[in-house]
Amino acid sequence: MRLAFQISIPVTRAAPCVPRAALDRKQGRRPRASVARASNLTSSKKTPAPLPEAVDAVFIGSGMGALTAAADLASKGASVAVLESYIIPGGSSGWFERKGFRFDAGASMIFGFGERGTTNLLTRALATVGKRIATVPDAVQVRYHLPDELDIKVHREYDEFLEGLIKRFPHEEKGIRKFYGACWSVFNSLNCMPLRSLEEPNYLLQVFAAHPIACLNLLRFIGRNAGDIARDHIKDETLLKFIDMECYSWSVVPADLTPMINAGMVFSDRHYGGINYPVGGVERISEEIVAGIEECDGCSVHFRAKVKKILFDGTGAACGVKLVNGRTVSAKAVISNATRWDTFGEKGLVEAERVPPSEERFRERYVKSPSFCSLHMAVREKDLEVGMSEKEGMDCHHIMLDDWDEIETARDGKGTLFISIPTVLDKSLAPPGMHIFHVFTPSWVDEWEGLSGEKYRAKKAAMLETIVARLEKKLFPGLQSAIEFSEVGSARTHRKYLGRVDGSYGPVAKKKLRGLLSMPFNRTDVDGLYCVGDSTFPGQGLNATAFSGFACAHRVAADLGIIGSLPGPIDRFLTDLLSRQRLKL
Ligand SMILES: NC(=O)c1ccc[n+]([C@@H]2O[C@H](COP(=O)([O-])OP(=O)(O)OC[C@H]3O[C@@H](n4cnc5c(N)ncnc54)[C@H](O)[C@@H]3O)[C@@H](O)[C@H]2O)c1
Ligand SMILES: CC(C)=CCC/C(C)=C/C=C/C(C)=C/C=C/C(C)=C/C=C/C=C(C)/C=C/C=C(C)/C=C/C=C(\C)CCC=C(C)C
Repeated sequence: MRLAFQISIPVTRAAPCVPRAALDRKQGRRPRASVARASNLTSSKKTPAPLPEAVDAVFIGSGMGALTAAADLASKGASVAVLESYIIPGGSSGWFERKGFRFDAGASMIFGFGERGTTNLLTRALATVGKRIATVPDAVQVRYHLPDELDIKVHREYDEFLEGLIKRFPHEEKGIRKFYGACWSVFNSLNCMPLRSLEEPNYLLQVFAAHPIACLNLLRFIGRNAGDIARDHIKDETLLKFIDMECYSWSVVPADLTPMINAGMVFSDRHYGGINYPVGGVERISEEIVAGIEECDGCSVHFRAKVKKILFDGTGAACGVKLVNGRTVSAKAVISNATRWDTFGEKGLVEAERVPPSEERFRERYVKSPSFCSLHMAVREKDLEVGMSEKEGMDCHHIMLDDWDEIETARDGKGTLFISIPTVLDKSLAPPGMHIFHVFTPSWVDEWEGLSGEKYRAKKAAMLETIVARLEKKLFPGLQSAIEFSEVGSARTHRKYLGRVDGSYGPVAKKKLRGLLSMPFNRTDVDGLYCVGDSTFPGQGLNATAFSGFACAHRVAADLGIIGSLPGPIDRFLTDLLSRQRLKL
């Protein structure tokens, strides 16, 4: 079938794909080995598939958004080609290895791996292509070390978490229960319905008919932010600052700017599906999805395949892509997993004269969040003066802040520190007796621009010194002398290796918006061109981008006639009506 795609244009669709591994299992054969584990950073595929000339859907990038959408489309029988500029898949959920230590490049606190309900979007993304990976449950999502001696553990058990918080703020017991109760109300409404494209009217009608109360409840919250709901119930200013930090720790904006739908997902799923670390590292998720996609006929994933521009036909519709090496792939749907700025911005994938006015509205509402400065450290356990096992009370994830005023603004390693020590949960990531520390703090690309090589290295060394001193003083006595080796990644490093504009973590609201209402869905105003990933509804996060992937695949499948939808003109009328209403918001 793969051969057929090289010679037959226009593309004919394959029968709905049963991934070969699943078929092998069904027929009692041993499944083919999935993507070989890369022991160093070489492309994870042994014999790269030839670049197809034409497919149903071509993806620019292989972040979690693109991989989920590609897997879902592949499982529906579409032919897909995923083009990734880097040498491994996963984007922000990628990794690198040094001297036998395996470091997460970005994502490390993983939501969406539950077994129940419909919000377990990473479990589902893998399952679309017949895959599943082992995970280790984390007993504590995060331990906060905050000003005002606020030391709070977010236990996997909801009641245990509430008990700790109420003990610290007994006068706010009612408010605490109401705020987190509202989060559960959002989550329960989402978790009972199939999660698909909100810009596909047929699905919307069906979901409203099947779950009217849940949909009305979501409509109640979709235009609101977590800070508004918190202030409805809570008066204590320190507790409100804690809730700001609860939001900031994943949305990088305070509660006032954090959509309530997203807060509902995060603050409930951590106690429902829980936080679970993939055995062998976060990259296992993308490795397995890639393996699953490639087991589907007519589907392939390509590395070192940087897209230079999007191609258009005579009607102005997107019809393919051109790579930096000059090769082209034509497609009925072009799907960009690059950020909105990398897709539509200056020097973006779409030439300036084709950028639709709606993109201007996006830029009026959203700005690039800062990037991070990341410290990756290999640490000797014996030299630390603190127990490092779960039994000794060590947690995998910590957040540390010394001064409330520095939550968002502090530079040079003085602000919020995010700490992830995955070897607390999975010892296979480092040699015996050793730990991996990934510590990161918000950082802006402008701080790192225009420096000579020497000054750049000196700035990295200064960051390391400041952050290690803070950690040693407050959390990990002995850390300085326990470091075997370290590597610092700046905002420039993130820009280079993650292919993200300014190394940004993602779009954040420029000013207070009405919740998620103005976040764009997957269609763009250019025919045939879609976006997926954190520049689309509902924003940042691996499981959030997995949602955008499922939604995108659903809309594309309806547009390509792979799944049923309302008759064309009605579908178009209703979708346009919805997007026009949203644009006014
Ligand atoms: N849970 C956590 O701890 C955590 C931490 C960090 C990031 N994240 C989140 O992970 C999410 C990432 O998902 P995403 O789907 O939006 O994308 P992504 O940024 O992870 O992936 C995009 C991919 O597209 C590739 N790419 C960009 N331009 C290209 C081009 N021109 N040609 C070919 N390839 C190109 C990049 O190399 C990258 O691999 C973000 O929301 C981020 O906030 C989570
Ligand atoms: C039509 C209309 C508009 C409407 C109607 C109604 C309805 C039906 C609605 C519906 C809706 C929906 C479906 C929605 C959905 C949503 C979702 C899914 C969401 C999700 C979300 C998620 C999220 C946000 C997540 C996130 C996460 C993150 C970001 C994470 C991060 C983390 C980090 C950074 C960590 C760090 C720390 C340390 C290391 C310590």
